[in-house]
This record gives sequence, C-alpha cells and structure tokens, in this order.
Amino acid sequence: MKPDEALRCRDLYRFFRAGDEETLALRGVSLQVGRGETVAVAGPSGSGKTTLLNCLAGLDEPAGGAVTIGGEQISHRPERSRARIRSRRLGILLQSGNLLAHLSVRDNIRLAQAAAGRRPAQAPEELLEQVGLARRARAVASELSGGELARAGLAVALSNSPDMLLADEPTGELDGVTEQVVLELIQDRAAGGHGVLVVTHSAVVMRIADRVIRLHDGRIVA
Ligand SMILES: Nc1ncnc2c1ncn2[C@@H]1O[C@H](COP(=O)(O)OP(=O)(O)OP(=O)(O)O)[C@@H](O)[C@H]1O
Repeated sequence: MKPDEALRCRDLYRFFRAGDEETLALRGVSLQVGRGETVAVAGPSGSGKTTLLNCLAGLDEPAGGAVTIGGEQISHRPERSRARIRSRRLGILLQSGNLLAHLSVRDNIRLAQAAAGRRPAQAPEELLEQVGLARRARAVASELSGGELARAGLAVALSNSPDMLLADEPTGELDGVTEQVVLELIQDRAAGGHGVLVVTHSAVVMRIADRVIRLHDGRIVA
C-alpha cells in the first residue's frame, strides 16, 4: 500500500442467505481512497452501499477479498483485532448518530479516546473548537439541534486522528445550508491527512466529493 493511501479494498464479495434465497450484495468491489481525498459512494436502494461500508469498517466480514486501513488489514481477523483497528484508525459517522445519549459531548469524545487505549493527539476541547461546538461541550445529544449533532458526531469520529473517516448519509436529515456547512467541515478536516468515504443520495455531497463511485447490484459501474 502506498503511503498516501488511507483505504484500499480488493475484490470484496458478500453473500446473504435467507432460506433458499441468496443475495449477492457485493460482487468483486475494489477501490482505494487517498489521504486528503473525499470519495462519495452512490447507487440505488439495495445496490450494496451499506454492506460495503460495514465491510470497510470491519463491522461485517466479506466472504472474499480484503480491506486495508492505513496499511493495516482489518478484514479476516478476530473481532478483537478489528475493534482495535476500528477505534485507532477509523472514524465512523452514522446517520443514526454516534453519541451515547446519557453522556455529554465532551465525555463521548473522552470515551472514544479511552477505547483507543493510547494518548490522544487532541484534547476534547480542541476537537470541539474545530467543529464549532466549544460552547456545547456539556450538552447531551437530546439537547442539540440536528446541525449540532452532526458536528458533535464528527468530533467523536475524529477523536483518535483516524486514517479514514467512513460516513453513512451523514447529512441526511439536515437542511441545505447546514448540510453544506457540515460537509465543508468534513472536507476541511480531511485536508488534515485522512481519507473520507461517504455513502450518500445527496447531490450536494456528490458535488463536493473529489470522486463519485456508483454501485449497482453489488458492482462498481462508474
Ligand atoms: N442481513 C441481510 N440479510 C439478507 N440480505 C441482506 C442483508 N443485508 C443486506 N441484504 C441485501 O443485500 C443487498 C444490499 O443491501 P444494502 O443494505 O447494502 O443496500 P443499500 O445500497 O445500502 O440500500 P439503501 O440505499 O436502501 O440503504 C440488498 O438486496 C439487501 O436486501
């Protein structure tokens, strides 16, 4: 893997079996994302976007192929190893939010940093400052607006200076202006050296991405 590569996957296959029926959710997907690069993944419902994201994040195991994050292979390893790589090398941003509801934004960041088990490069206050949320450090999720929640989620996802940020519809519920602000923030942060892969239906996200990858029936078609 080249030093400027944040993520690489080769020939990913994933099947699901329900009774007699077999779905080929991923059929040989290969891609790479460079440091500082933002790649959008688009495609119709059922094309395999979420399955791909889960395999890249080590939350699901591909039946075939391999995933490497920051030079370290995450696929085909025991869950403990995958969890360690996830917490040190990946930031994961989901539409459902990545904050624990009973903890303040600051404590959510602290928890993510403690899970990585090494000295964090940035203090929670600094991360919150960078996403424009310094004044809401003590708030819990239910006290935040949609835009603030997206910023808080981003601060948590970036809390261990990941090699790669993986996001699933991170701006899905936001209005156009807030969406633009959060995306600019994601890109700004990416300039700091990690790669970004965003699963999205949003034309705004596709416009700001450096590249758009289109999935159809589990294959990259463009
Ligand atoms: N756990 C599962 N068991 C069986 N089939 C599954 C499972 N998860 C996904 N699939 C199937 O795999 C295919 C890809 O699903 P996936 O959720 O990755 O698509 P998607 O592109 O993310 O769709 P959407 O945009 O609707 O979220 C679909 O046909 C889906 O029904």
